[in-house]
Amino acid sequence: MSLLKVENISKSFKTLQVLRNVSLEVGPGERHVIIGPNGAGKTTLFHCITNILPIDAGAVYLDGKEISKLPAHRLVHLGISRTFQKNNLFGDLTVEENIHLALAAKKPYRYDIFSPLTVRSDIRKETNDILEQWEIADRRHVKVKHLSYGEQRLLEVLLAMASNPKVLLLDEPTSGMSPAETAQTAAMIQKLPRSIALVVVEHDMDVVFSIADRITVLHHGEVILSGSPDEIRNNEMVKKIYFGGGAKQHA
Ligand SMILES: Nc1ncnc2c1ncn2[C@@H]1O[C@H](COP(=O)(O)OP(=O)(O)OP(=O)(O)O)[C@@H](O)[C@H]1O
Repeated sequence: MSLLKVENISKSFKTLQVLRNVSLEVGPGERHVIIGPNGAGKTTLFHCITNILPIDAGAVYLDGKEISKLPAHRLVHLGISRTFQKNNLFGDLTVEENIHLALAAKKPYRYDIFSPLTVRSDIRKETNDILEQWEIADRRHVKVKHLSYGEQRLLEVLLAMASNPKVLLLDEPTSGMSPAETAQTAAMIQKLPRSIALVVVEHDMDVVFSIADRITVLHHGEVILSGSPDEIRNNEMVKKIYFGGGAKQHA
C-alpha cells in the first residue's frame, strides 16, 4: 500500500481549472519529484494535499486513511510536514531558538506556561542533536535574519523535519539559491533519512535527477507522465513540453 495517495483531485480558481484529475502515489521512503513548467499547478497541488486549499473533487489518503478534509495541524501530527516557497522562520530569533520552537510545537506540554522552554532538557538535547548532525552548531546563536538565504532555506527543511514526519513536502527547496547553495541543498536532501518519504517540487534538473526515485510531470494541471528518472529523461513528449522551449525556465 502506498503511504501517500492522491486520487483524481481537481481544483479551480473561479473559471481557471488549475488541477485536473491529478493522481499520484508515494511509497514509504520514496523520493518523488514533481516537475512542470511555471503555472503547471505544482504549488497548488501541495496546497491541496495539505488542505491549505480545499479540493473540488478527488481525495488524499495517508496510510490508507482519507485526510482530504483534515486541518493542517492534524496532518502534522499524522505525519505530513512541508516547507513553503517563502521562508516561515522567525527572523529575530536565533537558529537555536527557532529549532526550540519547532520542537516544542510538537510536544504535548507546549501550552504549559509554568515550564519555560529553556529548561526542557529533552528539547535542549534534541536541538543539540540537530545542530551537530547538520553541522550548524557554530551558527546556533546567530539571528535567523542574519543567515544567508541558502542557510535560511536549509533551516526551514530542518524545522519541517522536527515533527518526525512520514512524508515531507519540499516546495522548490533550491529556488533563489546560488549554485553553491543549490549543490549544498541537494546534498542535504540526499542525506535525509529513508524513514521519511519526500515529495519535492523542483525546477533545477541536476537536483531533480540527483534525488528522484520517481518523477511526475505536470502540465496545464494534468499529470502527463509518472515514471523513473530514465523514463522521464527519454520520453519524447516530456522533452518537447518541458525541455523543448515551450516552458519558461526559472533563472
Ligand atoms: N489563489 C489563486 N487564485 C487564482 N489563481 C491562482 C491562485 N493560485 C494559483 N493560481 C494560478 O494557478 C496556476 C497554477 O499556479 P501554481 O502556483 O500552482 O503553479 P506552479 O506550477 O507551482 O508554478 P511555479 O513553478 O511558477 O511556482 C497559475 O496560473 C496561477 O496563476
